[in-house]
Amino acid sequence: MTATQSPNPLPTGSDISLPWHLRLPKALEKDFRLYFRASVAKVAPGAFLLIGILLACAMLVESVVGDEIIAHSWRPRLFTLMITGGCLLLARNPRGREWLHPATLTLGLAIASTGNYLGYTISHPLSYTFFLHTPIAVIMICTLIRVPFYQALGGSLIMIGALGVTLFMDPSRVEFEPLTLMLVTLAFSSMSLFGQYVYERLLRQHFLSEHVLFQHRDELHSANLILENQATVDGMTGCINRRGMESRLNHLYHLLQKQSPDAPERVTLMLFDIDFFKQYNDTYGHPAGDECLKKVASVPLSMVQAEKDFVARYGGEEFVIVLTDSSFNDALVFAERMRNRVEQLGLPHSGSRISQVVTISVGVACSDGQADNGAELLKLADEALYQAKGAGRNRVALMSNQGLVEMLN
Ligand SMILES: Nc1nc2c(ncn2[C@@H]2O[C@H](COP(=O)(O)OP(=O)(O)OP(=O)(O)O)[C@@H](O)[C@H]2O)c(=O)[nH]1
Repeated sequence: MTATQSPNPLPTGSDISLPWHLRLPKALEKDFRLYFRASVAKVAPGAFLLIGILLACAMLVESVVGDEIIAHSWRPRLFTLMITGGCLLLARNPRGREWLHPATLTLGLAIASTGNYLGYTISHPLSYTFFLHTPIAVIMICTLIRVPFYQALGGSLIMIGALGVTLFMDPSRVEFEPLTLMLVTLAFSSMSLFGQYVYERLLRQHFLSEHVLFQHRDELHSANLILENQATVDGMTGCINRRGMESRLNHLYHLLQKQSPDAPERVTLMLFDIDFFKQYNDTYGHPAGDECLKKVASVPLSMVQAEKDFVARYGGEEFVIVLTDSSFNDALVFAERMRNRVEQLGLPHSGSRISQVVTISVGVACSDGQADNGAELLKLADEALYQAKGAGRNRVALMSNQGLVEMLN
């Protein structure tokens, strides 16, 4: 395999091809419907308002043209206006939006039926204009308030069918050539439906491209998390490694000095080291030494609770524990308990000059003291640890605020 070849190339937008019938895999189809609805919901309130105004204008014109017309038309018109109002309310309410498309189809059917009813019952030279409600309703559901293609197709076929039945049921009732009107309706409806098909196709392709883009972003994000984890975690003990510790400690100090709202009250740092670990390796071998390190590390790991607190492997057999927001006294209790628990593990250490089992020495320093940054805090804890070793090991030493080292026991 050459350097440029990737074993698992990321998909591109064109890898997911869109079939002629527009259907996507089930899970994607569900997401697309939400996406489609959200895109329609933006324009729907304005469109419904426009339809309401047009309906009111139609009533006005009908009342001017003749009393007989408005006498027939006001009831169905008012009914349609009420449906339009209902649609407007649905479009404005995020919860009602899932009913937006059925409601729009209902409105289209109401407009087309009103036209058929008025055209059939009113005898007037202009009555053919009522039958134009059907193509107008089809244009409305395909262009003004977009209904998904298959729903628009079904709704349009019902409307055109109803128009055909009304026109050809008793052709003598209409004062014009019904076939011409039917052909005009079919022509307008086909164009509208074709437009809707093309629009939905483009929208679906755009949705697919975005979907692929999000997929890439998620994959990159997960890969970054894994890499970040690998770069900052010590594989053997599961503690944070030195690099991770330095960046976390610096971050904590940065928050502390900026006095930002999520800054801890104080930071306490403990540095501990296994006593006579060289002799342990010499006595039991390096692999046993590794096992010993894992067991010792598991003690502070099981004790650290708070989210910002952590245990890090600072060096070979040196570990750091950082506690935030605990009082200095609480931190000392923690250190002493940890020292005690390591001793209680009872790991035999015949090479130790102070005990029969593995023990640790701990140095503790707190940000309340003289350290201005993480590195200085670590230096103070190291100084305390050095003194703990000098004082006989298996003990906790703390760096006081005055810069003096005190032994805990
Ligand atoms: N098994 C094992 N040993 C390690 C690892 N990293 C460092 N060491 C050993 O840890 C020992 C550290 O020894 P020293 O620094 O002399 O300290 P010590 O023997 O513990 O003596 P004091 O700290 O003074 O009590 C060395 O022998 C290293 O080889 C590791 O990952 N695994």
